[in-house]
Amino acid sequence: MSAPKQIFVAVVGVGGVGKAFLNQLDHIRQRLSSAPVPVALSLVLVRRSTKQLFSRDFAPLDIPSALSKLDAVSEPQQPFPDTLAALARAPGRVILVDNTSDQALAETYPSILSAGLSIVTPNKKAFSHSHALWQAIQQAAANGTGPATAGHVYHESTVGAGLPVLSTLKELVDTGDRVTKIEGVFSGTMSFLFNSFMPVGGGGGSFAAEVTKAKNLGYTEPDPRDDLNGLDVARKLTILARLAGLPVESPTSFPVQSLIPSELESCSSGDEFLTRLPEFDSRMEELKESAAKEGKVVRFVGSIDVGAKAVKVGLEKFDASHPIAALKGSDNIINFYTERYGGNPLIIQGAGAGADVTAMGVSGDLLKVVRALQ
Ligand SMILES: NC(=O)C1=CN([C@@H]2O[C@H](COP(=O)(O)OP(=O)(O)OC[C@H]3O[C@@H](n4cnc5c(N)ncnc54)[C@H](OP(=O)(O)O)[C@@H]3O)[C@@H](O)[C@H]2O)C=CC1
Ligand SMILES: N[C@@H](CC=O)C(=O)O
Ligand code: NA
Repeated sequence: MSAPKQIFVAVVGVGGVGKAFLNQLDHIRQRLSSAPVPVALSLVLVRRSTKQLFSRDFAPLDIPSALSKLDAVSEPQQPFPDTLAALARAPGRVILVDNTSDQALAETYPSILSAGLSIVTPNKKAFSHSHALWQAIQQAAANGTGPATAGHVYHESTVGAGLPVLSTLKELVDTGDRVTKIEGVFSGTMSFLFNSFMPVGGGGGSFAAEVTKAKNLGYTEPDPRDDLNGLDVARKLTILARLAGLPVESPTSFPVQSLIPSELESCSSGDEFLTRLPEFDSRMEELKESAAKEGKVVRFVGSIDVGAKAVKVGLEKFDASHPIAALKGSDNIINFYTERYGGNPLIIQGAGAGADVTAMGVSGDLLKVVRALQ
């Protein structure tokens, strides 16, 4: 019997999603080691913003104890390009798992893929940046139009966390369906905020308190202003629009409604913003009361009209009986209108944020790359 194929895993970002991913990786590693065609999956890097634990000889790191060993690292942070260069010399294929929201790292994806490393990530920054970067990633990746020696790239959790949103859209398009419209609730944070601040039937907590709760539940972006300014949803719609065939230039090239009070736009940190947000609760209460007078609730939604080439993000009012008004917790709902599905959209609904469900999308992508490399 030949030795199992060696695949090395390098994890950057060990916050909420990164930690949950490491737990799932341990499970995947065990299953793959005893699969009919076994694969030896070895964790060789865990890296956070200030330090890294790197197995330079590519001996596998013990996954359950990797984070405590990372905590104990005392040597100064290594520049990431040096670590990447060492990873490119691994004695087997490498999968880089980017669990950060780092823009600079995202912009290096084309060169990482060209060096033969695969990427799986919930980080939206690369795929929603300029259309030129989007094209460069597609051109570099082996599962785009790049050479077979290049890395593969998957990013399911960039939209709807672990919900199978991107894989569904890709299958619709790849099988010849024509997507005409995509609409729904695309933010776990915004869903949670409005479902709990403005529930159907009245009541609800203060808006600012719900924002802090969403952060503590791990739903928000590392800086919650990225959710409240609408840009997180705009990034997701940019990714979906591009996959549906619209060459959207950037998340700021269409109308996006921000919920950041203008007085707080100059806050120097997310913490300062959260401390001052309660000063503006009365404005959100006014919004709630005016919708209630019409028997409606307000929700934060987005839509892509492919034919009209129109993308928009913002608040809309809904009747209590509307499926969007009835969402619970951090649920997303994504409606795909296509020629094949006619007037009744294909609907995907479920938790759209949270560490475990997001990590599941990343882990599923890792398995796709493993299959491609086998
Ligand atoms: N949370 C969710 O529900 C969802 C999250 N996502 C995406 O997942 C990603 C991670 O989110 P989440 O885990 O919640 O965020 P966290 O803030 O909890 O974790 C981010 C991690 O990235 C690390 N990091 C940041 N910059 C760098 C860098 N330059 N080099 C190395 N490490 C870095 C941080 O390091 P340190 O520990 O030192 O601070 C931290 O470990 C984001 O892109 C987010 O948009 C997508 C879908 C849902
Ligand atoms: N902050 C995002 C996390 C997932 O992308 C959200 O709330 O949806
Ligand atoms: Na998804």
